[in-house]
Amino acid sequence: MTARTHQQAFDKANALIEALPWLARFHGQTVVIKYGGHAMSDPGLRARFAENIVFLRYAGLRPVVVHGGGPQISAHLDRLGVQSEFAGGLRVTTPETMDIVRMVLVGQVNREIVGLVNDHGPFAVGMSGEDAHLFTAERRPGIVDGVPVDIGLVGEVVDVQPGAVRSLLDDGRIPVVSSIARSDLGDGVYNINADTAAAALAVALDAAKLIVLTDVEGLFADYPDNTELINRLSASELESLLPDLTSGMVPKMEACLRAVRGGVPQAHILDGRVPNAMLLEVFTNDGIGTMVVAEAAGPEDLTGAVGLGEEAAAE
Ligand SMILES: Nc1ncnc2c1ncn2[C@@H]1O[C@H](COP(=O)(O)OP(=O)(O)O)[C@@H](O)[C@H]1O
Ligand SMILES: CC(=O)N[C@@H](CCC(=O)OP(=O)(O)O)C(=O)O
Repeated sequence: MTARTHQQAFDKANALIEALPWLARFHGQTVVIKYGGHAMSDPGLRARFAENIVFLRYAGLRPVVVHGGGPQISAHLDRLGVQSEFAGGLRVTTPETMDIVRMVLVGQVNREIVGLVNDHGPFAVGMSGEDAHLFTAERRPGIVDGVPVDIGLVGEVVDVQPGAVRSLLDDGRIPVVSSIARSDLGDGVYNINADTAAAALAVALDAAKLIVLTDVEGLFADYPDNTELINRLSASELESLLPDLTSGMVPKMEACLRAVRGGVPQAHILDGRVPNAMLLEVFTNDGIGTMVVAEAAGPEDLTGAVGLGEEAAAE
């Protein structure tokens, strides 16, 4: 072995040891991962995403994927000559648009993610949020300049029945969920923003983490003038920032707030363009991206916690 390869092997062993307390902490815990359409753009990164998910499963976590596909829906509408329109980060959804949303999310994006994960074994099972009454939603307006406007068949999740997802997890599977809900009136389906759907599911499953993968490093302060990353903020700090946020960050940060206020200990915004972003977040001491926690506290460090037992390490 040359001195260089010896050093590389040493670094790899150290990286594995650094993961040990985090493996102990998250073993058996459910983690909900929101996979955004913008994070799916590159085929190599999509394959890496699937590897990361399967790694989490082999490491003893219970990963659940909730996926978006906004750019993929817009591209399809574009090909049909339909212009996409958004209000406060939410797609204005006519009945015709709803058919396309459902077709692209359930029939195309979901299938592709399931296929990529299943290249590694019989793990992923795809489902739409309308299946087994997983998500029920009521119509919600869009907010433009503080004023509510009608945006069509867009829903807010009002009920989650996570039994089917739990059964899949108990069976060692990886559920992959599209953000569609049945209507509370029982007369059709609604388009749910995937960040919103992921947060609702994370709360219902008592998840240990919500991870939102997107195409920026995390939440920037004073975007777009300033792109300084906010590493960590409390739910109350986030609440006061929310009125100043714009476009896609609005549903994303609302989702983090909803998850943390609903009892999920940590919600993260990560850059899905970074290879192995999820592994870096879950298994390293420094983590990456923006983390939202219930209330501000010192940085979490479990170094030396192994040997105290899982409960003590999780304190
Ligand atoms: N404060 C902010 N910090 C970071 N990104 C922001 C901020 N405000 C708006 N954005 C925009 O939000 C985008 C992410 O939202 P979105 O396009 O809906 O992603 P996704 O498809 O992953 O859900 C970023 O690419 C960025 O352009
Ligand atoms: C109501 C609403 O806006 N629904 C989204 C659903 C997909 C989604 O959220 O995709 P991303 O996560 O890739 O943005 C839409 O129609 O685009």
